[in-house]
Amino acid sequence: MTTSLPVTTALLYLNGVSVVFDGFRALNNLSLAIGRAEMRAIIGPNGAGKTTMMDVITGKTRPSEGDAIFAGRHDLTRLDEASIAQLGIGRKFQTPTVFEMHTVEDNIRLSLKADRRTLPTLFARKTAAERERIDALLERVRLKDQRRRPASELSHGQKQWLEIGMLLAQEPQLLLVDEPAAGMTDQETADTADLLREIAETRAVVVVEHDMTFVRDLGVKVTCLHEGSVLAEGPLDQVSADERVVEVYLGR
Ligand SMILES: Nc1ncnc2c1ncn2[C@@H]1O[C@H](COP(=O)(O)OP(=O)(O)OP(=O)(O)O)[C@@H](O)[C@H]1O
Repeated sequence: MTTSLPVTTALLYLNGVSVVFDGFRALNNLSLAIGRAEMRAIIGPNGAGKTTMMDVITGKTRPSEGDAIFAGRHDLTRLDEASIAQLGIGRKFQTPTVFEMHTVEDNIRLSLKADRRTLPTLFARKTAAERERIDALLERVRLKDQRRRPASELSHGQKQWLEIGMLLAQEPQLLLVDEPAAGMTDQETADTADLLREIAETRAVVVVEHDMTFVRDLGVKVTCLHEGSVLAEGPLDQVSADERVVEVYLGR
């Protein structure tokens, strides 16, 4: 935390962020603001800087210039990955990473944020509360009927939802999701859009996605990146009608 951070009411504010790899600008003066219960879809051609942007937000990559301000007071560019996760930023990579040999329910249980305020003497009550939270999370990610199955038996789409449930168990304020619809059936894709919309009622979600049908299902503001900067931003219809977006991305 410094005294010189720009003032912002956004949950996440990237301000003039640049990332340079061997002289190549993967991000070039990128600025972007995400609200507290906003879902944003990030689109753009290969190499536009989408992954690098996520890497900056999660502390995996340090920008050479710019600020990444979380909740108005934390400069993410000064924190390591563990501290950023602790602040409440969760990231879901494209490939699901669940504990295959454990049951669905145990995967969620293992991910629950420990409530340090609970005294050990309240153990029984804590267990009941824990059970309720697991039930709610399983319900949310549409896996209640699968709870006793080993995760290895789930479909690809169900594994993605399980991992989303595991991230939600950590109660993130901001969830970053990388191409969740890749490899999903049409039904799973539509269900995933519903799921993310529900999640974004209470927290911010940033989704990187190439599948335009899925982006349309999300029905949220879209940011198109190109050469490390924002090329266009707004409703999908407006962004997809933008000649520059058609030229570099949609028309290909
Ligand atoms: N560690 C690195 N070293 C050098 N160049 C890198 C590194 N990471 C990314 N780049 C380059 O930075 C640019 C942006 O890459 P990035 O992965 O952020 O794009 P992207 O929009 O996520 O693309 P895709 O849609 O293909 O995932 C690319 O040209 C990439 O080759």
